[in-house]
Amino acid sequence: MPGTASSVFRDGLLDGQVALISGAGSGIGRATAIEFARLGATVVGCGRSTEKLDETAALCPPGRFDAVACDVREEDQVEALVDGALERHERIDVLFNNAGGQFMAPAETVSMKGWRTILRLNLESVWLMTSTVANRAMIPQQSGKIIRITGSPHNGFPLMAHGGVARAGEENLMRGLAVEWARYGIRCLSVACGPVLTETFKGKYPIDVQQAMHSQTPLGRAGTEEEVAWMIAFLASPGGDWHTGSVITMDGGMDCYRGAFPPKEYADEAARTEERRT
Ligand SMILES: CCC/C=C/C(=O)SCCNC(=O)CCNC(=O)[C@H](O)C(C)(C)COP(=O)([O-])OP(=O)([O-])OC[C@H]1O[C@@H](n2cnc3c(N)ncnc32)[C@H](O)[C@@H]1OP(=O)([O-])[O-]
Ligand SMILES: NC(=O)C1=CN([C@@H]2O[C@H](COP(=O)(O)OP(=O)(O)OC[C@H]3O[C@@H](n4cnc5c(N)ncnc54)[C@H](OP(=O)(O)O)[C@@H]3O)[C@@H](O)[C@H]2O)C=CC1
Repeated sequence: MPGTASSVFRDGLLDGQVALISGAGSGIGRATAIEFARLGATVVGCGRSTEKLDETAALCPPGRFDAVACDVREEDQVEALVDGALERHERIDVLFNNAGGQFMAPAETVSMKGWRTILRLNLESVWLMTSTVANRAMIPQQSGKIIRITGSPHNGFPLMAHGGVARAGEENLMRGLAVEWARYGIRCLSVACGPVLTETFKGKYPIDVQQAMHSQTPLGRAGTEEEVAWMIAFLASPGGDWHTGSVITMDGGMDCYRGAFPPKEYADEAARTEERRT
């Protein structure tokens, strides 16, 4: 992400906004923090490692990134994070629940501990962050946007069943809260991503699994961190004001694809049609 200005949006688009971004020390969270800071927002970025957060701060315009070490699974740490953000910045306009993840393993080998680890890191932490920010900041100020990153495709997550269950629950949570909290002016939605080429993604999954994912994507490639960051920035801007309850899927078309039909050679330049019978 070279340069100091957004390559998509106008300067000052998010002037005056305060955004809380979890997992801001790497990957999608870091790219989003940088984009928000460039657009004029003040970003409170959390994660467990202060070193990673400090690196993000160094990539943002000076004074725009407030790094706070916080484990999003721990109630006391999340409460301190939100209270501290309010003390220093007075409001929270956007919560981007980005922290999360899962491990890849055959379902029959996943223990109860492994299952609970993923549900806690994703679904439970999202509820903890969301309810704390809503009760302490967004409901009192009668406005706010809460965005959760989830996953695509939506037709089951083989080898990551626990992750798929968590993401389905998170999308449903955002839908329900979108209805309940509309009366407070709070928007809630999910951005469901297909493979995004972050360092973790590239290091975590075997190369043949990555290649299979890319080849099952109609656009033929994974997404980039910047593409996700632009979507989150758009949703935070006035352009996103009528979005609530939705699941915005960004995955190069993967969610629509059910395998090799028609066979590739039928869909290339020499496309064939059915012979007319009359
Ligand atoms: C298309 C979409 C694709 C999505 C891509 C992305 O999301 S990319 C971005 C992804 N980004 C990320 O994922 C970033 C965040 N990810 C993480 O922090 C870790 O990867 C985490 C999700 C495992 C949680 O870590 P943690 O420190 O909280 O947990 P821990 O290590 O202490 O394990 C606890 C228990 O879980 C179990 N268990 C764990 N691993 C395996 C396994 N391989 N096999 C089997 N089981 C496993 C095991 O029971 C273990 O207990 P044990 O047996 O040790 O007593
Ligand atoms: N890359 C991809 O293909 C896709 C990613 N996603 C989701 O997007 C999000 C970001 O992924 P990506 O950027 O690739 O991965 P990263 O591993 O780079 O990002 C995860 C971030 O979350 C932080 N984190 C993890 N656990 C905790 C915790 N308990 N408390 C606070 N922070 C935590 C990590 O920092 P630290 O370790 O310092 O705490 C890290 O910065 C994840 O939720 C992921 O599942 C969804 C679809 C596709």
